[in-house]
Amino acid sequence: MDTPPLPLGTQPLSNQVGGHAFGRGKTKLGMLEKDGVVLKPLQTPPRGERELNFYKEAFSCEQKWALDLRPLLPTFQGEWHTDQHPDVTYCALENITQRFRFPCILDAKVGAMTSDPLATPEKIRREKAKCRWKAKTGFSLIGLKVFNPTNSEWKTVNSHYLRHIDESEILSQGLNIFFNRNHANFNPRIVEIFIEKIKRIQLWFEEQRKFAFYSSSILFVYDAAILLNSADAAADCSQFADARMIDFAHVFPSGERDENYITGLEGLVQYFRKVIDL
Ligand SMILES: O=P(O)(O)O[C@@H]1[C@@H](OP(=O)(O)O)[C@H](OP(=O)(O)O)[C@H](O)[C@H](OP(=O)(O)O)[C@H]1OP(=O)(O)O
Ligand SMILES: Nc1ncnc2c1ncn2[C@@H]1O[C@H](COP(=O)(O)OP(=O)(O)O)[C@@H](O)[C@H]1O
Repeated sequence: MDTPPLPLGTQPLSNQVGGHAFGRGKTKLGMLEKDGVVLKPLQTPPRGERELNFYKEAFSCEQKWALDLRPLLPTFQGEWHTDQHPDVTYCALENITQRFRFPCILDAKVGAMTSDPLATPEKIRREKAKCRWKAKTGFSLIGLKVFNPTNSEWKTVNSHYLRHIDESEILSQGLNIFFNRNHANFNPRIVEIFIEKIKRIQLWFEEQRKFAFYSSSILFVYDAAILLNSADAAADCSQFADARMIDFAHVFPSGERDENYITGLEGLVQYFRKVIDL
């Protein structure tokens, strides 16, 4: 399939670290941005509709589960369409990286089980083969982008590299790079803020019995500006970090505690603590 034209006023999402990218993959459709808003094209049925309906319900329902969930997600800004490919629907989402000067981004997929209950045996096999250690840790690393304050260079690490690292390299090849752990101004408070965010997500999961989440991620973002300036480092660090749940193409109705997701959250907290305790 040829790459479709870029809709007027849009560009491929500049700070994308994982997932379907514009111009690549089977459909060539991928994440776009327009005026600071992320545009996520609906994936092939039924995944795309599933994600759109999840956002619609989460942002319209007035029950407690939805009111509590909303702050943990990017704000859903409705559907978006373009005349240039009228058959494609996009979810318009708040861009979590937008407000940061040097956004360092980590996409961590939560849960050892990343295939949903409708997955074919072949898809289950492919998902299991993607990352050997996720069965132990409960999470996998999909992609990261980090600003090095020493040489002002950006580094990106993609999912194909991260899925081949060994469990013993999760810190050295993944988390320590993301957090600039070896930089003189490394700021443990950023890691602590992320642990607090994970705990808030966990609280929601401890209460809800409505959904089971497969192959969903948490997007962690902090501003490397905090490593450049000691005045910033002394300031309220919470302004320099954010984390939200993303990717709901495989959210299914449930009725039970989501052990798969909760175990993944616990694994993430354990590994984030290791970054501080080194
Ligand atoms: O390998 P596949 O064929 O299962 O492709 C994956 C996609 O499945 P699909 O073919 O669209 O059903 C898959 O999409 P879903 O999460 O299954 O909707 C992901 O995009 C996956 O990337 P990653 O593991 O999250 O980095 C995709 O993996 P890569 O393309 O990164 O290998
Ligand atoms: N709301 C958002 N704000 C900023 N970046 C985002 C947002 N949602 C997704 N991204 C970026 O796009 C990537 C892919 O998003 P995702 O929803 O996981 O797509 P896919 O379903 O194709 O895997 C993420 O790794 C992240 O870099």
